[in-house]
Amino acid sequence: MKKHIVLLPGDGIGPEVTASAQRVLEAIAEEFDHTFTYESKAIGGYAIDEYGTPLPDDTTAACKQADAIVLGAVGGPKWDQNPSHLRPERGLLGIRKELNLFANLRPVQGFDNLLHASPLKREVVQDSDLLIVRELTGGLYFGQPSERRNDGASVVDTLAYDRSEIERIVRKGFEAAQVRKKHLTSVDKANVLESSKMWREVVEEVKSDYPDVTVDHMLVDAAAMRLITNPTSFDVIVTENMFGDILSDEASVLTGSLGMLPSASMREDDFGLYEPVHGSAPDIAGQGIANPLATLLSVALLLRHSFHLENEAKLIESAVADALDQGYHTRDLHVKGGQVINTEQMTGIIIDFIRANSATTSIMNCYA
Ligand SMILES: NC(=O)c1ccc[n+]([C@@H]2O[C@H](COP(=O)([O-])OP(=O)(O)OC[C@H]3O[C@@H](n4cnc5c(N)ncnc54)[C@H](O)[C@@H]3O)[C@@H](O)[C@H]2O)c1
Ligand SMILES: CC(C)[C@H](C(=O)O)[C@@H](O)C(=O)O
Ligand SMILES: [Mg+2]
Repeated sequence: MKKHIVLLPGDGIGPEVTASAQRVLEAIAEEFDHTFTYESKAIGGYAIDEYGTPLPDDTTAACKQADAIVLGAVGGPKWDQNPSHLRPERGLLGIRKELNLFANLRPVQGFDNLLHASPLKREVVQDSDLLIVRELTGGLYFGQPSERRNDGASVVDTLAYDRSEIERIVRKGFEAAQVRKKHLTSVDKANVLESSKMWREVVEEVKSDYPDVTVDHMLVDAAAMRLITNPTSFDVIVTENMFGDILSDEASVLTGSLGMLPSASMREDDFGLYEPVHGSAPDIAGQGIANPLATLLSVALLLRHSFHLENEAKLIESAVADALDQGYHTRDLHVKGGQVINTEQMTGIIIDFIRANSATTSIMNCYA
């Protein structure tokens, strides 16, 4: 298979985890005889410094031509005081909107060897396996007006949705539930927000198209509590842009680290931008110690959802499980015993497991 991948390393640990993603993609291509080509483009703070804008036209154009995109992270203290249009985060919001990537899938799955890495009790965290389907191109992040007023004496942000924007993400939630445990929790703030009332109405309207899925509605504050007290009561959560942002960072606690959560930002076809849930981690950037697993698990999502390479995706996921089972972990994971390794070493170990497991699979296929 021949595919072209655009890499958007960005800022902070972004370039470190994107380099890890490319090494793993190269290993996969070699093992399976695929031809993946790569092109690295500027986004975020790096793009502001080099080109005076967080999203150069050339980056958008390259992304439109790509078969898939891998993004590291954007942002950092260097640009924190910049005016809104020169914030690194604008680049990320811009590319999501330009490419119409309205469905952000954030799977949250615990790994056996990380049960003790979570500050939560083992019996709470055990068997956590949920998916947050976050609306990504609307809501509070994009509504207009969004501005300072009256010489800075007041300010406004706007939470706006068209019914059709709600319907398409809610349907994604139902579809995801259909191929999982067939339960959908729609999370909103319908006791206060008009947008959430419409959100609930839409869920109620479309649910008859998915008779095999059970649905409930939950207010976001209660959902935040339930997520860390009874996570196994969730299967798929579908929610508004900002609620999904906050709930997904919270849900990372179930896995032991924010460095473990992958994500896929999709539109209606199979095209996607794949990015870890975490940010640019300025506190550890440049030290080579970032956990690359969120990004590598995002690469697995890329292979599965955009390239339909299920075996290759599974190989990465089992390599991650194997590495953790053998006690290898980066510094962010508070695991007793085992061995603390850096980003490059973790990448190497994942590649070793991919190669070893792929050889075993080929031998088994020979005898099948
Ligand atoms: N998708 C993105 O590009 C994205 C996402 C979130 C935040 N940000 C931006 O990143 C910057 C920093 O934000 P923040 O500090 O609030 O959040 P962050 O996610 O960057 O970091 C939060 C904490 O988690 C740790 N962490 C995150 N990823 C890690 C990894 N892979 N390995 C080890 N530890 C990891 C960090 O060291 C830090 O202590 C801000 O500018 C923010 O806007 C970008
Ligand atoms: C950097 C920021 C704009 C972004 C978001 O809120 O979408 C990030 O927190 C994320 O979760 O991808
Ligand atoms: Mg976030």
